[in-house]
Amino acid sequence: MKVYRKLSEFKPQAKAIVTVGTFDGVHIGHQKLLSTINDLAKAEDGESVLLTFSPHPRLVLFPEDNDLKLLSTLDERIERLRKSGLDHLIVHPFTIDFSRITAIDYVSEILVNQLGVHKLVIGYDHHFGRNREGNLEYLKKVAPECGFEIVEIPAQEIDDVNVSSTKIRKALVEGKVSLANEYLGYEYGIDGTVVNGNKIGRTMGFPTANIKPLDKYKLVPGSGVYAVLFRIDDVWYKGMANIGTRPTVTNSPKSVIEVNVFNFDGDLYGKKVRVVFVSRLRNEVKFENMAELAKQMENDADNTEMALADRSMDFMD
Ligand SMILES: Cc1cc2nc3c(=O)[nH]c(=O)nc-3n(C[C@H](O)[C@H](O)[C@H](O)COP(=O)(O)O)c2cc1C
Ligand SMILES: Nc1ncnc2c1ncn2[C@@H]1O[C@H](COP(=O)(O)OP(=O)(O)O)[C@@H](O)[C@H]1O
Repeated sequence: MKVYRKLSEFKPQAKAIVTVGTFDGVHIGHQKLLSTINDLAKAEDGESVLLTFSPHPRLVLFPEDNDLKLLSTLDERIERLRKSGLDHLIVHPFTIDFSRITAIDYVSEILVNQLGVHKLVIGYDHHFGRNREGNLEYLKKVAPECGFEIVEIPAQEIDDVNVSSTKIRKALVEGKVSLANEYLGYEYGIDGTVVNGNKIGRTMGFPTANIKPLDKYKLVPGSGVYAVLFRIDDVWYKGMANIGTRPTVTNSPKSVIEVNVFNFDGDLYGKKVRVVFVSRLRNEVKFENMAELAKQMENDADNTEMALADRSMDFMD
């Protein structure tokens, strides 16, 4: 897959089978669309092209909306798209000026001149251009005179998959990581750095690496205890994580991500790691004392072993 950081870097060679979108998470709905353009490209001896944007349009259009958290960083999005077999990925900078392009300019300048579109594959709910004025009906009207064809993904097909980035964000916020993983078609993970905690963990027999996500826009699942996989220096381990405020030990409202890594002993401070959330075990609870918490963490360890018993980590990247 060739990656271009702006539209002008892309020079169409073969018939371009194009789709456009933000593709946050590259979930199973996105994956289906990607296989459609890849199949069409093969059948027509053309090349599949995805035009996507960074930063996420909502972060540019509604900067005061600090709540928006994303399923994928740009690097994660690129890696997921690479795995889909796409030929060309254009990550165009999304700016206010870009958002003001009129529908007609979008079609003639971007789709026709810059992308050399042969077929445009989109769903019924696709909007583009200033104030989202361009839509499927408009494209269908202008495509013949502009020399390209629209391939519409039928509403039924979209509804059958019934997945959206919004739906996955909601599942993760509610702690439903198994459901989110089903919708994503892979297991949700976060890259982060190991930072200092309160140094209580080791005294309980459960040292916990405190993880600070590398990307401030990355969505952190809702509070709770999770069975996880954990990557340190390219080696994968099993482990158990807590996300939350740790009400047993502090009154601070600050939520943290902590992982007790199984069969590992060593210094992790400052390391870049990845936590992958496989399933949720329970809610975070305020215990009477540390001994009660430690007892529960013994159970959590057993439950995690069970949850991950059949897990091979061979396929992990
Ligand atoms: C698997 C797991 C489950 C946890 N469950 C809870 C919990 O239910 N309630 C709570 O207050 N803290 C919970 N914690 C957080 C511990 O209180 C925390 O790891 C401990 O205080 C050590 O913190 P430190 O690493 O900052 O020293 C959990 C931690 C882990 C790893
Ligand atoms: N199996 C393990 N799982 C997690 N952290 C471990 C493990 N073994 C050693 N460590 C180290 O111990 C640190 C966590 O110890 P802890 O007492 O909980 O301190 P902190 O409050 O700084 O997280 C980790 O950041 C890591 O450097």
